[in-house]
Amino acid sequence: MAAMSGLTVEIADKTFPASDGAPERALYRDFRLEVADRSFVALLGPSGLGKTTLLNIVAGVDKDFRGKVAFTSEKPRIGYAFQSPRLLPWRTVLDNVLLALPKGREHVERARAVLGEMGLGDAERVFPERLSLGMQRRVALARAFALEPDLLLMDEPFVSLDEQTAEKLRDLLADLIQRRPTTVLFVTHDSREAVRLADRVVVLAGPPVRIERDVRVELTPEKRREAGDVERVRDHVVRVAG
Ligand SMILES: Nc1ncnc2c1ncn2[C@@H]1O[C@H](COP(=O)(O)OP(=O)(O)OP(=O)(O)O)[C@@H](O)[C@H]1O
Repeated sequence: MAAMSGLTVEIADKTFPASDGAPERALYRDFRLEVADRSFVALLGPSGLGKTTLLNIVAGVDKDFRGKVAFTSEKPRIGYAFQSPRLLPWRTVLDNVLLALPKGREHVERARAVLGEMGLGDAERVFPERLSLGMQRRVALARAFALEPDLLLMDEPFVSLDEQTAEKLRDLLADLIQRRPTTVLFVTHDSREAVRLADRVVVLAGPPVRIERDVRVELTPEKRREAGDVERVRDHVVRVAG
């Protein structure tokens, strides 16, 4: 059976000290979030609130806080798709995906297969600078997915793309997750995107960050493609958020 990958994050205190003339920032105080195994949770909140910081804490990248992160499985594999694609310019597309994986023939095959699913089969040997931002984001998504993560952290992965490309990538993500269920923690500013993808939208406010509302999205994959249905739930998320 696949590893369980739910989690609970408790942050008693996360404060960035004053530096370079910027004042101290107390981002989190007595914050708690539980994420069920194989749920898709969107974190919605204004810019600068501390959403990236939360993902960094969950990923173990930021250990400078008081509190704890507990996973329901031992050592879950965590995939992290950052806000910018963060590809190494001197490595090909395939090598950028392989960076996340252990060495071995089967991993090369897996990386190729995921690139194929992303429509990037022909771009394997290309260097990132030759790719559009949309394609670079697909490579970053492929890198996170090739790892077959138990938990996928995504930080506004579709921001600053044109709407058509963003919509294609949302479809692709929904598709991949349907085929290989994964727990997802997805940061966004975009309430429509949150409803379109997530089965739970957690609306954050603050500082310090608190959960303003916690909204379940019970839409079928088909209804998520219908603007009217998405808009109805979104009205609720935005109303309760406002
Ligand atoms: N290393 C750091 N040192 C000091 N302050 C920081 C550091 N990292 C982030 N901050 C500050 O903490 C606050 C929260 O940052 P964070 O990136 O987590 O917010 P966010 O909600 O993800 O915002 P955005 O949506 O704009 O990315 C911001 O005011 C930011 O300037």
